Amino acid sequence: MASRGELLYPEDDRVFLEPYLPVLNRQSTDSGIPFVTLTFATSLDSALSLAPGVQTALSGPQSKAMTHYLRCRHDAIMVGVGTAVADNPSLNCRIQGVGGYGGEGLNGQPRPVVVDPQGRWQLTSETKILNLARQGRGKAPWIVTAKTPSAENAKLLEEVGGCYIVLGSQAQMSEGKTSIAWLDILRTIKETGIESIMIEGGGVIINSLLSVENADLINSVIVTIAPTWLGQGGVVVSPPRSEGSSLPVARLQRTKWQQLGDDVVLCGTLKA
Ligand SMILES: NC(=O)C1=CN([C@@H]2O[C@H](COP(=O)(O)OP(=O)(O)OC[C@H]3O[C@@H](n4cnc5c(N)ncnc54)[C@H](OP(=O)(O)O)[C@@H]3O)[C@@H](O)[C@H]2O)C=CC1
Ligand SMILES: Nc1nc(O)c(N)c(N[C@@H]2O[C@H](COP(=O)(O)O)[C@@H](O)[C@H]2O)n1
Repeated sequence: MASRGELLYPEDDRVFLEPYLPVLNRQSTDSGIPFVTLTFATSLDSALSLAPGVQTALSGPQSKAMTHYLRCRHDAIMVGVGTAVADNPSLNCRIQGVGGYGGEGLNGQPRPVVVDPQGRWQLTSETKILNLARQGRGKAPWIVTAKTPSAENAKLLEEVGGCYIVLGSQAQMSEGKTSIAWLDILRTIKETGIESIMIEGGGVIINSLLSVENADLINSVIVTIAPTWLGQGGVVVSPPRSEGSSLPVARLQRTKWQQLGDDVVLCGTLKA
């Protein structure tokens, strides 16, 4: 029986996911980037949330536990700054037995990584990730940016053992905005010793990663589909098509579907 705040994920359901997960205890690979799992929850109209900046609960209890199990099977968990600002997320793992939830130290906790090219995320004493790190219930976050961080943010982050990863020289300017190529982000993450990463969102990040230019970087996709329509105006998963192309952008291979409560979980692979 799990105590308050701890989640359980049954052994049989873990077996179902195994072919789509990074190999347990594998030695470092020389692929240059970590194993990448793209995972998120959508409505039947492919929406992640009701509107930009609005956190929307889509996963039921079983699929939420599945997401938390995925978190303990990856070295790191990543979101874009839009999600960090909108959701003030925890980005830790609350499966019974991991560090902070009945387990030793921070065993099984993923490293939270937020990609914030322009340095938009203002950290405060209310920032959940920082508080969880202070309480020993999650690892301290890393923030990937192209800008010099404010002294205030840097102090708050360093106090809990987190850090900024500044990729200034790899940043590009386009349409007045600074962006960082995914390959550079993932290579840098791998150099820190991270062998696997799950990327949760939000919309801008997922659509960018599923585009023709970047889809090769993704190993597995695990999508929770909730039986609801959020309606127009939501943050939608719909990657851009290459100009002039009438071909689908991407298609999953080796697909498997599983019902979890009222939701369905779709697993597939993208890399050959
Ligand atoms: N249902 C689910 O599973 C999930 C739902 N969500 C929901 O999604 C919504 C947030 O999504 P969204 O607003 O799209 O924000 P995102 O979380 O996708 O963040 C987008 C921002 O990240 C920055 N960014 C970082 N790296 C890159 C890159 N390589 N290329 C482009 N941009 C990059 C940009 O910031 P800048 O503009 O400053 O350059 C961009 O605007 C929220 O409502 C949240 O609740 C989020 C995760 C999962
Ligand atoms: N799997 C899943 N289902 C939903 O319904 C969601 N809204 C999300 N959102 C993602 O989870 C983060 C919030 O969870 P924690 O506070 O970290 O436990 C949120 O930021 C999204 O990344 N995911």
